[in-house]
Amino acid sequence: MASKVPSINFSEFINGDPETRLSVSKSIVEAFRTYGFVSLTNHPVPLSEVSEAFRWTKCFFDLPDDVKALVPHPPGFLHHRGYSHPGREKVSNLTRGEDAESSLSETREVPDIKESYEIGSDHYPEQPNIWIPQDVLPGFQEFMTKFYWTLAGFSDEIAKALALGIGLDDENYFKSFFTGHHNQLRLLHYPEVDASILEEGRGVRVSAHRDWGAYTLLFQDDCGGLEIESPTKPGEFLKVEPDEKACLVNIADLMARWSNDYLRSTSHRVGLPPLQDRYTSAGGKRTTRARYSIPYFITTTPESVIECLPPFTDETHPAKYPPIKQWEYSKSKASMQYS
Ligand SMILES: O=C(O)CCC(=O)C(=O)O
Ligand SMILES: [Fe+2]
Repeated sequence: MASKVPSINFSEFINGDPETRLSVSKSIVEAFRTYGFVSLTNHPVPLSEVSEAFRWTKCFFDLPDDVKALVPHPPGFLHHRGYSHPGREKVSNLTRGEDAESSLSETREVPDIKESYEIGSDHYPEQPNIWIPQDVLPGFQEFMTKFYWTLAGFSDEIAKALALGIGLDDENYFKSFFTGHHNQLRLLHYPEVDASILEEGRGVRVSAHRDWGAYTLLFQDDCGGLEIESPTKPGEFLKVEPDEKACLVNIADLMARWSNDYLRSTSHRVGLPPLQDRYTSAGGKRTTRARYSIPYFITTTPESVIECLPPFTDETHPAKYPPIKQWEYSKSKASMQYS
């Protein structure tokens, strides 16, 4: 079933008068309350820069395996940077403990058929970047650094819309929590794969999970395959049509905790592309199209305490979650994904 994630013209927020900004902010928050996702059009990231990011992403993943192996994601989960080959990350483990039906051994057996490259701020010494050498891909590091900060600027605007939309007087309420240095830019490539592997559930592109930062920006190519959990029928997933001119934004766990679950951290996954686009059939072999996407995870400073925000709690609405430091929450989640 296809979903219509609400689409909102973000330029009306950027350029609008105070009344318009408030009304756009409220619509965004309403989408986050209902779907956990919103599609923002006319956002401030130049579309040429998004296309260039996809071009570089493809160049990176086109490198031979032994070259990508020069920048491996370190073992363990504490240092989340660099290249992960297909099967390295186990997103399916994130649902362990939430889904009594599926045992850990079962979930571990279904590999994510994707490769990824993680980039952060160059000013976050605890998580140094693992850059591909400049002579291997001249211009890559420079472009990705610029893109990282373009997205940080966009995400600051979204934080203002969130503050206004949830009824805080100060649109800069979140400013001190988000310095930009703790975000993460992820390049993703889902290679062509024998169609029967996905059809028969022997592998997935990304299994169902919730993001564990505050909120996420997601740029996707035109392949399709993203699915989000239905707001009305838990366990049922709705396909999201890709729109290369828009940026999808979704609420992640920390923002859900902050808002006492008023804003939804919605489970999502990546499955088969739509039927008409599903197969390339070189030599009679049925393979799915390759897919590229670029999520950007926005997270607070590690020491930020995430504690139920004033608009969401009073005597009759107790806070559901105890206060937690960002790094404590992230560590518990990362340990599942990269165990
Ligand atoms: O590739 C996508 O569209 C989604 C990726 C995703 O959900 C993630 O990396 O957390
Ligand atoms: Fe995700």
